[in-house]
Amino acid sequence: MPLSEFLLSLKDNPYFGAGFGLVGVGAGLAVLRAGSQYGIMAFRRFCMITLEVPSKDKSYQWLLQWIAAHGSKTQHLSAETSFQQLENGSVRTRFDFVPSPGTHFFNYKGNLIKVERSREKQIVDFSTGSPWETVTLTALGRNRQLYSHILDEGERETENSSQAPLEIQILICRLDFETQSGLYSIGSRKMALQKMEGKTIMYTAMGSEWRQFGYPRKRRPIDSVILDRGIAESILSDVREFISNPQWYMDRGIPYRRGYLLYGPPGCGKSSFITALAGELEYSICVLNLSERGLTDDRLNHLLSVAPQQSLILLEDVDAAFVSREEIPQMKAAYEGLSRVTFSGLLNTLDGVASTEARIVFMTTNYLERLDPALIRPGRVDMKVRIDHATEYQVQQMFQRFYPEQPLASSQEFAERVAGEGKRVSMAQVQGYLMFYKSEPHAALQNCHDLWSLYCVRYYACAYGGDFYKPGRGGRV
Ligand SMILES: Nc1ncnc2c1ncn2[C@@H]1O[C@H](COP(=O)(O)OP(=O)(O)OP(=O)(O)O)[C@@H](O)[C@H]1O
Repeated sequence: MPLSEFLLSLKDNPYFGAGFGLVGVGAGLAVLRAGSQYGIMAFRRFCMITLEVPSKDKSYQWLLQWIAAHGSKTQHLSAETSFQQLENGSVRTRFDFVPSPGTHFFNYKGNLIKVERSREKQIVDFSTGSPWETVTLTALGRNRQLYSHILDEGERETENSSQAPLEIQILICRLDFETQSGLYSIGSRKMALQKMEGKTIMYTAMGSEWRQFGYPRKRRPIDSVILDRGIAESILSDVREFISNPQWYMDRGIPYRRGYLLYGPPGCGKSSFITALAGELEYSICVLNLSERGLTDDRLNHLLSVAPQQSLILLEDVDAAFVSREEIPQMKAAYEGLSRVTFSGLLNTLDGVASTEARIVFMTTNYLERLDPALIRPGRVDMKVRIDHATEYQVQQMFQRFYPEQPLASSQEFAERVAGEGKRVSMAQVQGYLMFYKSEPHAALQNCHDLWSLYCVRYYACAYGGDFYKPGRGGRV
């Protein structure tokens, strides 16, 4: 049968007609479904505006608080109790009411806003130990300003409520000062900056990340650390020059990092100077103890690569973790047994530290001679500075700082007398001694031979923050 006849016969076949009809209806429905899906997608894309705030963001907490306070339809609340330790050490208890996980609606200036607070069961925020959460706000329209207003308003209210002398505050922003890591949110940025103004943040390593250590400390003025003439200035200008010149490194293909080693006897101001330097540069400090158990090469490498922006990395007492292979090989082996960071791991990490961001590593040691030359070769350590026992100049400057009302001649006389004793003295010792005679400059002047005697040791220890022994090395004082 020719093909045309076959097709004509199908026309009269009732089974074929019904099947064809069904296929047609199915195809039509599929087209409609795809069309409606596309329509919903297009509606979402062009007629709705969504803001997603993850729990890691600074604005997360106060956004929830704000919704709880303003969303009158939100009946389902979760309580969050937190303890806030103030800088003076006192503790405040706080109860925060926030919308519970689920969907909530509220009206903001005539706009109906849908709030979805979702909680991930599998993912945990390592910095807080709480489940990972997200709040998503959805509103009709294309007005982005809506969310800016909400965040701004929340911020303002948070500021006001934190000024109110209430023990229980409904609207609190829980800032954890991670702004250095770049997690700024629109509203909380200003607050975070205000809180940190004039402060230096210290980080320590916790697992594979950096955690803020204590509250941000008041910046130590750089001139409060009295080093010998020109030393502070030369380090400061070197660091400044480095920070201000990334292009120079890029043009020459040189890794944009710089290493400094401050070495010298204990109590002469190495750590204090680095802290003050960070304050001067408005940097934070990431302190890492290489002798820490459980610190592996991989962790070290990771930590240095994820250090917060604008921070100095401080590896204190590097001698305690590694000693020269040539000098005391058996000691190195002993230390390697304790710490899981290997010497070559540290070298590789230092070499690998490179980023578009200035990476500044400070190392300190009391024993330069114990360090392996490979560790302190240029490229790993670009500037080595000895911070030595106090010179006459430093002693005089410190006397002046303690007793600014005294004539210059007194401080000169004090410095001459101390030098006349012919014994080495650290600035911590001088500080401890002058603290002993806090309000008696004349006694301080007369009794300077006591600077080395035992009863001043107590004050020397005070100058150290009370520790006669520091981790990572044997006893002293
Ligand atoms: N040059 C200095 N100027 C002012 N204060 C100083 C100076 N050196 C030390 N101090 C004071 O002495 C104390 C100890 O100083 P710091 O910890 O900086 O010494 P260090 O050289 O780092 O010692 P270590 O090698 O034991 O770590 C601090 O309280 C500090 O204020």
